[in-house]
Amino acid sequence: MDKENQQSVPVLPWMRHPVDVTRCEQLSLRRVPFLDRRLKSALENMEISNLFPVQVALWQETIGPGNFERDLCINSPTGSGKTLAYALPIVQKLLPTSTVKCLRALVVVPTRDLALQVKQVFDAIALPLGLRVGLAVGQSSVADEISSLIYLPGEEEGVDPGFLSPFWFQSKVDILVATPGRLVDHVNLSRGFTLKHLHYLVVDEADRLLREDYQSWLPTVLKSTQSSNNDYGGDDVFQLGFPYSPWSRRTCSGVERGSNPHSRLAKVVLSATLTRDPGRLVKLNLHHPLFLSAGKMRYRLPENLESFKLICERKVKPLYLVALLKSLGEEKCIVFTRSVDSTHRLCNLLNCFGDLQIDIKEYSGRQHQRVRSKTLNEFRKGQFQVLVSSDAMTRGMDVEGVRNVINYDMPKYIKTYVHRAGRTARAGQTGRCFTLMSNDEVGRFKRLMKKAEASACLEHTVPSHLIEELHSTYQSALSKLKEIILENRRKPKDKSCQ
Ligand SMILES: Nc1ncnc2c1ncn2[C@@H]1O[C@H](COP(=O)(O)OP(=O)(O)OP(=O)(O)O)[C@@H](O)[C@H]1O
Repeated sequence: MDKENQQSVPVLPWMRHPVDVTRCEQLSLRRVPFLDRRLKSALENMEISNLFPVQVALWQETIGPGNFERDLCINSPTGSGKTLAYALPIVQKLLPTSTVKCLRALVVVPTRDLALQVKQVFDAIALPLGLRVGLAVGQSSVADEISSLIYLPGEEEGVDPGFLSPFWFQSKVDILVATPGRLVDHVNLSRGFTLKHLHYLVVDEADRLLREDYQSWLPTVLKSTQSSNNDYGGDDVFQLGFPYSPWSRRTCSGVERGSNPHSRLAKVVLSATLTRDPGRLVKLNLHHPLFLSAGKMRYRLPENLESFKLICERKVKPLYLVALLKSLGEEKCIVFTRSVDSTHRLCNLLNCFGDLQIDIKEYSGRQHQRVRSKTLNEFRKGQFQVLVSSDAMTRGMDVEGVRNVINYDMPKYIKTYVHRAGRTARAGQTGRCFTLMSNDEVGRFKRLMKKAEASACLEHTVPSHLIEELHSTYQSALSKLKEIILENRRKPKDKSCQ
């Protein structure tokens, strides 16, 4: 249980008076001071003409007068543009040093699909400027992945890198987007993988990444960014008889091997529901942190989000969901349930509704990663309309055209509501979030919504005749589902975990 939801946690002094991001206006690109012209044209190619408030605020603290002198903690609503907010200044800062490939910026996110999404944003603004972006998410083996991140000298000649001091390994990327588990694998196992040139560390979806269930990725990363020079295997280099001091940063051709370890690792920590828990934040070892927040309350819903409650009895909830889906027409929709198993059951049930005529797919941790990524790509392309999902999988997910979110199961915490509803009404677009609940849940929902800075929650009603008309279809859907379950029990266990 997230203890912040249980009790009021004392707030750290530097969090008591945040910079209010909502006081920043959108800014036209041509008025952004010091914006590199190549970066400006990369943004224009992405059809971006203004920076959003959180992007303007971060630009001021990193490229403008702030000049990354303080570590930054940002609490800004879902869909407010946090990814570009950190990607832009980091790319701009790396430009002058892009001649020598060294891993200088690391972005850590909780899920593989989110990492793929963040890498695409970096690719769009960094590749045209000659910077290289890598991915470490476990899509392939550690060995295969490392070869995409590090140039192993002599790899073409078949020289066994095991004989070489890590001193000779050259990074292929300037920026790395990683999930915590695979990142720790590389730090611990991959020869030549080093974080000692790191200048920037971004922790995106920080409240999730700072929870216990991500083990020790953070101390491992912080320790390896501060490791001493002799990690270059100074002795090895002498043993190899090369006339290079282990503290030299120049290769025989005189090319500098990345600047000396940055005097300070600049950190950017972000979330739409940033934790205030001192016990978690202290692990980041922040330097003179500055807190930027949108508005006064911790939880702020997107301005153009409309929230609705739909009250119905539990036993006929599937019928209300079907009636609601039918009323939403062709619009893309994400339906959230409380667990992986209920996601699977609900998706199967909906696909047994004969006359629903809506393509529906499941997206949850129960599926293999490649199935999830394929499903997400199909959803992005509009190849089907409704995604039934569990909570963990959609943090930060940015899918264009999602106009509706439906909470089939009411979220337990406001934080969960914020991240679910935040899949719609992004980047200033409109969106709607419907929450199905029984009469005895209305009070709890009201208390939950009071914790967020948001517009009122309206009641959505479904005409009773529509529900009556669905009863027979519902019964046949249930019998069809029972047949499928019995059929699956008779089949040998499918390892692909579809
Ligand atoms: N300056 C901009 N102008 C227009 N669109 C933008 C701009 N910045 C970001 N966007 C778009 O806004 C959408 C949301 O951006 P992003 O995913 O970074 O939001 P976020 O704040 O990280 O959301 P979440 O908290 O859910 O992760 C994306 O589709 C992105 O392309």
